Amino acid sequence: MEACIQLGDNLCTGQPQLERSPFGFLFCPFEATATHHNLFIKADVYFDGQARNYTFADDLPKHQQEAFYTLLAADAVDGWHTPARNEQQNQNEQDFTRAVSSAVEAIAAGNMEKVVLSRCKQEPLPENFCAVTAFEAMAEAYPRAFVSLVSVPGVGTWMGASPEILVSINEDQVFHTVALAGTQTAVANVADAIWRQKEIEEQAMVERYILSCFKKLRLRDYSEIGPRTVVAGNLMHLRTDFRVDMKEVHFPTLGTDMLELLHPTSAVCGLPKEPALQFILSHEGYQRRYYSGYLGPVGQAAGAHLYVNLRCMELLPKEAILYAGAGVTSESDPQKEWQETEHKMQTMRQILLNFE
Ligand SMILES: C=C(O[C@H]1C=CC=C(C(=O)O)[C@@H]1O)C(=O)O
Repeated sequence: MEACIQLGDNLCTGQPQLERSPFGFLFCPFEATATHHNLFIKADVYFDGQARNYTFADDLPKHQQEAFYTLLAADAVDGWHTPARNEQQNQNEQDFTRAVSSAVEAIAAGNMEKVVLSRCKQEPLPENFCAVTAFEAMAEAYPRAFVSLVSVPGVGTWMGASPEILVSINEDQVFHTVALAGTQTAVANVADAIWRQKEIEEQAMVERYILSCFKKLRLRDYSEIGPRTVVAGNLMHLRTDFRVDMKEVHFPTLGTDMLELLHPTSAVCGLPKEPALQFILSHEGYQRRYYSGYLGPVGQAAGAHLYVNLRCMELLPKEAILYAGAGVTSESDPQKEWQETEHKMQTMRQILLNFE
């Protein structure tokens, strides 16, 4: 477990520049707007859970270091941050399946190839719910996921277990992204997984999108492995891994450039991006906020590791808002897509159930 704590209060940032970033944690929405900003939590204090020690940023004034220790000693935690206003509306089954049917029609009419439609659902927060215990339970239950808990004043508190890397650059300057799509409930043996043409095609669209981004950057030297079946909690997906040795191709800004081109990927938005985005904004009937945005640590010697904010929930004082979406193509059955969002919400629901 690792934690980044910013002691000052200015978190808004523009389009991330990964190469020049100080050490901290990015938390960015699906669509940056006047109300939902890209946020950067600067690591004024970094907590390494394994070594159990705190490190202060070099530029942190001495009096703030002392103030932090005083706060720690006083155990003066005010609770988790909640959004200024909660206006989220649950989508019922009929609204969602209707939106999926309209999407299938729009695809048949040739307006787009794929769109990812999502919804949210508010559920009561168990009375004895504890975010830190939930975080530990998620880390244990989803060892392959990027498990996160983010709390920002005026924005709220989000937690999740994401299966999807958006952009990762490791300490050896190797860039990594994935094309993740296609969903079915997990079987005991991954090798036995059988995929329908619909899922194969849906994932291939995400692959093609990543390849088109490489092409835009005139990048030809990459490795591509997959698609392979991967397990994410109670579900399985198809995933293709793309890697680029940034030193070999002399492309130090590849991470930043790909981040700008990729987000939102066709795994959370659609293809082509612009009509899919417009369809989402006019048909989903709620604000995605930070769901299907991205998050992760940047500016470390270990690189930058950004994940898509999926299988997540937002915490309110008495409720949790669960978020999930499903990729709609010409072959989609609205009822099955609804079921798929139910299954995806189960990842977080399971964590809430631990407290009942
Ligand atoms: C949009 C979500 O998942 C994406 C990632 C994997 C598989 C997906 C799918 O099969 O539709 C989605 O594209 C979500 O979890 O809310």
